Amino acid sequence: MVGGGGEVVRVQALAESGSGSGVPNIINVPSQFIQPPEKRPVLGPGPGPGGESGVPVVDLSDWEGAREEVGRACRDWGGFQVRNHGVGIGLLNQMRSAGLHLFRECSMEEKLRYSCDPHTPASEGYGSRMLQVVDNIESVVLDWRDYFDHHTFPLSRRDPTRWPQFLPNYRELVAAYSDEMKKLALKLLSLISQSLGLPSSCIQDKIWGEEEEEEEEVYQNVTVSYYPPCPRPDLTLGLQPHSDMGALTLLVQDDVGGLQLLKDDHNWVTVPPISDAILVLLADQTEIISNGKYRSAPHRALTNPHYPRLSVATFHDPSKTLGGLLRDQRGDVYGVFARRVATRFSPEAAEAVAVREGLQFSIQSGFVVHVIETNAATVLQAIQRRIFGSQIAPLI
Ligand SMILES: O=C(O)CCC(=O)C(=O)O
Ligand SMILES: [Fe+2]
Repeated sequence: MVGGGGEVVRVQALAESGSGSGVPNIINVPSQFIQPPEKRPVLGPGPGPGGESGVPVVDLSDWEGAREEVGRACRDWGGFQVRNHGVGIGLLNQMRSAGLHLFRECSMEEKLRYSCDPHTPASEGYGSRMLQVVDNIESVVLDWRDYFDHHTFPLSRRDPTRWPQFLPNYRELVAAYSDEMKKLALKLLSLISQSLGLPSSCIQDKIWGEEEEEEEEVYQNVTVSYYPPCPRPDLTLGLQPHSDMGALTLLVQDDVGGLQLLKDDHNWVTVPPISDAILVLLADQTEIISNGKYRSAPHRALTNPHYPRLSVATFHDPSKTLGGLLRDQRGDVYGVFARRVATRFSPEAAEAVAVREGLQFSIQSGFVVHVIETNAATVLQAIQRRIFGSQIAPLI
């Protein structure tokens, strides 16, 4: 959060102001955190740890047998939890507890030494707000969250000296965690490819290059998110609704709960914490690559007044140098693009994006519902520019 004077205010510091104990000491939250009425969560009891929610849980001990279930979950939910995934529970617990330690035990002074640059997109380190595409910065509603982002792959981006050393093995732990998550992401992408009827390395090759280049081309970030207790969970959000921009996110949460998936575009469903499970979230590139057969999962995080909540999200993004996307029906790609524009931006911003990208479009009910474009390459390049933020290689 950048205050009026330009200084960065941390949500944790705000929540703890005056108490120093981790217990929130503010009765009302500052107006910048108050969601407009239509975005405020309707709070219900929700499932407790391990409870029933409907979010699919896939047992990966039978890899072959899991394929169909994975396909169904990708189509219907855009996400699912996996168990027996091959990553040790010890490593998951160590990462959760180190993440909590980072926020709870490390002094603010120490954390601030690793602050990310609030003016640079996707900068590494300690932060409190993600950069968004907005016309009016004053109108942005802030998330009730602080985070620490680590750049972990390709190895040329991995510089552990940019990570704090509050625990003697923290840097080694993050590196080991990142390696295991990458292995799992590759296995899952091959399962997802197969479930689409494609060769197992198909998606992986398209987003990261052929096998021999793979080591250099996987893009991965590990983000530890900390949601301090919030006195007004009815008015705020830990994280606003979004879908992730890359290919695949692997998320581990603690037992507090608060993450929700949007089912069928209207129903927010809480993902029950399961200590040995990892939540797999399809991100936008996988939706695009599957021609919209699978969807990226819109999700958000609630706040609660009692407990701090911790999550560790590992994002796997496409290479910044490859430009190929799978495409078998032009119409599908157009449909996906229209939907992404509509869900990511306000109608005004959607129109502005379409105009800027030279696309023709029609607007119904305030949303861009159809993009009319005679040149498929232009549409795809527009998608890639928005996702990669830069000029990209020729398509397909
Ligand atoms: O904290 C969570 O559960 C969600 C985190 C997330 O969605 C993100 O960082 O993109
Ligand atoms: Fe996310």
